[in-house]
Amino acid sequence: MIRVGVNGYGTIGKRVADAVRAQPDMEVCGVAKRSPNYVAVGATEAGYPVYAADDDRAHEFAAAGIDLAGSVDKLVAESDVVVDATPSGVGAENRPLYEHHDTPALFQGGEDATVAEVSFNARVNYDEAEDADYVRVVSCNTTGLSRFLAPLYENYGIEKARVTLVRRGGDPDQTGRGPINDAVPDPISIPSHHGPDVQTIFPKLDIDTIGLKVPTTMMHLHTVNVTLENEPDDVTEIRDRLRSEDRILTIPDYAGIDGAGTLKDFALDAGRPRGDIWENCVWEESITLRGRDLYCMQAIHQESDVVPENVDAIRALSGHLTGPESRSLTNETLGIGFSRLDGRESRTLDRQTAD
Ligand SMILES: NC(=O)C1=CN([C@@H]2O[C@H](COP(=O)(O)OP(=O)(O)OC[C@H]3O[C@@H](n4cnc5c(N)ncnc54)[C@H](O)[C@@H]3O)[C@@H](O)[C@H]2O)C=CC1
Ligand SMILES: O=C(OP(=O)(O)O)[C@H](O)COP(=O)(O)O
Repeated sequence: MIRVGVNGYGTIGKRVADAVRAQPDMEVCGVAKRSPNYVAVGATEAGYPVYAADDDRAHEFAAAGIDLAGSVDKLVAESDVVVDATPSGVGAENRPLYEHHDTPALFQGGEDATVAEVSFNARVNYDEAEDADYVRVVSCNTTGLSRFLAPLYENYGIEKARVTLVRRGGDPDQTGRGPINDAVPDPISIPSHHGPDVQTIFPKLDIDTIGLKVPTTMMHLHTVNVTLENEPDDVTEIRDRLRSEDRILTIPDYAGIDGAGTLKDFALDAGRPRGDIWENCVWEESITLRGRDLYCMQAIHQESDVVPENVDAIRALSGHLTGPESRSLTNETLGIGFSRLDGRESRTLDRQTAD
């Protein structure tokens, strides 16, 4: 069993902890929290030993009736791997703690790429993490772009990718985030950080990205234009390739899923925990081919698409399964592909129309 400690138990950390617990070869040895808020109460109710991220605030947990298992130092010492899911920049500050205990660690996409030896996407470069001690799981947007671009890159070559990212303003629990009534270029400069970040996964890829933020908490939405090096036979070929990807959910037009709101409703109806959607959501109707130019729109659930990637990265670091074996086990245990809409495995919606 791989003993996993989670340092930073927020949006990403709590989801990764639950996903780790669902694995037959992993256990959660504890989670580190700074404050005894409702999320900390949830962690104790879920049965996770809670450690104090901040020794100075340990007394606050006692006052709230939460028994601490120790300090984060002890958690790191007892873990085979630590998943650091602290806010952007804090992970880099924590790295000396992991080095001190000789404990391998995963960092998240908000960290600079220099925080780790490898930037990771399970579909593209699982093997590169096998010899590493420190791995960065790239951000939600970079994960979504890497999954989408991988089959195109492998099968046709990519001359140039251009992506506009319509980014959700904040997560549902980020009450202080905006914009409230605006659409904000973010960043105003071009390219946004996403293009260079995708190049940490595909070093030779020519990609430009533009980012903006809008007043929603639900999902990010990407409009993608990829100029392929070699022309596919037809658009059906592309659609079938995307359908065959394990972490891409292709949305047929009959489903009536017309945006992030209906996607989230579908996920909740399908019984997904927290309404999570671990897969890229690609609208089949949007897949359009003009010669070598491919156009498409996809939605990315920012709170959850990196979760299976973290699970696979833990295995990659530990080195006991291959990439395909790990992905398959993660998919099976989490239920990824459980409610596909293309008629192959759907238990929630039967395909009503033929191609
Ligand atoms: N929320 C999102 O949409 C996504 C976030 N990420 C990345 O994941 C990382 C974490 O982000 P979120 O989970 O959204 O943040 P969050 O703010 O929801 O959770 C971070 C947690 O870490 C705690 N924390 C703060 N300082 C700490 C410390 N020194 N030691 C231990 N815990 C500490 C916070 O109290 C909070 O509970 C960031 O790098 C972010 O860029 C990646 C993909 C998507
Ligand atoms: O890593 C993310 O997005 P990003 O790839 O747009 O930086 C997460 O959605 C967190 O983004 P945030 O920095 O807007 O909270």
